[in-house]
Amino acid sequence: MTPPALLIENLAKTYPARKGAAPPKPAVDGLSFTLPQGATWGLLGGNGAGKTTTIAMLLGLLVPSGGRVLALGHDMATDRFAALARMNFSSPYVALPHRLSVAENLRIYAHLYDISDTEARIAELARDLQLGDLLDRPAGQLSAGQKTRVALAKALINRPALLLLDEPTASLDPDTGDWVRSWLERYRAESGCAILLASHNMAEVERLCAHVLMLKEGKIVDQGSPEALIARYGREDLEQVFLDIARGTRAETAEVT
Ligand SMILES: Nc1ncnc2c1ncn2[C@@H]1O[C@H](COP(=O)(O)OP(=O)(O)OP(=O)(O)O)[C@@H](O)[C@H]1O
Repeated sequence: MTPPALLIENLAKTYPARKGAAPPKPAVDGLSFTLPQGATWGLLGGNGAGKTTTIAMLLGLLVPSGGRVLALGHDMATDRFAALARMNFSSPYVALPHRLSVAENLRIYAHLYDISDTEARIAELARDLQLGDLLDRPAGQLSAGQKTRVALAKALINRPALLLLDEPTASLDPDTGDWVRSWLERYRAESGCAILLASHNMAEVERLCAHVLMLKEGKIVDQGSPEALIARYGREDLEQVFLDIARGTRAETAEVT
């Protein structure tokens, strides 16, 4: 039987206390969920809710304080490299080496992932993500929007079965953002890749995600399809649901399904 893309059990992270400060609250506090193969799910929450910390643990970049992550059937604590070969991620917080050209950056990542047809893969991504004119430019000289497209190319270099996207359309103009969203929809349909998407753009989440996890203070406080959440909160869109949950104004009427 094919394992789920992600099986998360009771995942927790408490960062070390600063010297002399009170013990911090957990940044992630007992998350459990299962992301099916091929599905796109949203990970939502206000600033500081624990999204980036969660993604860093799912990638094995941060050691959890507790719980378990199985990515594509591999335990990230013991069998991380088998999973990482078939995963990838994109985050605006991770900068590519500035002086290297876009093509050089992509070659390095292709090498790290042991891609055999490097030049063909780069050409394919350059065509799909309209990077042709950027390949010879130093990565540090690109605009924020161009960097986002390059970061997506880097995230897809190994044709991942599981893609973790942290704010994939941050700093894109509405037209380019829309283009990236359409592209992600098409890519997911064609590749069968599972996607976990952390985003503050509720329209984007409504459009791309079949299921949404609402995070507050490191815990899942509600979840469901965007349509089900909107109906349950008696709202018109996910943005209003997000505000209800963030402000605690309607949480008492919501039942976690
Ligand atoms: N390296 C760190 N050391 C100590 N505390 C941290 C560290 N990184 C994050 N935190 C704290 O952990 C909590 C969760 O932060 P995290 O960055 O995961 O939230 P987020 O949901 O991604 O927020 P945002 O939407 O603002 O990016 C916050 O209280 C934050 O201050």
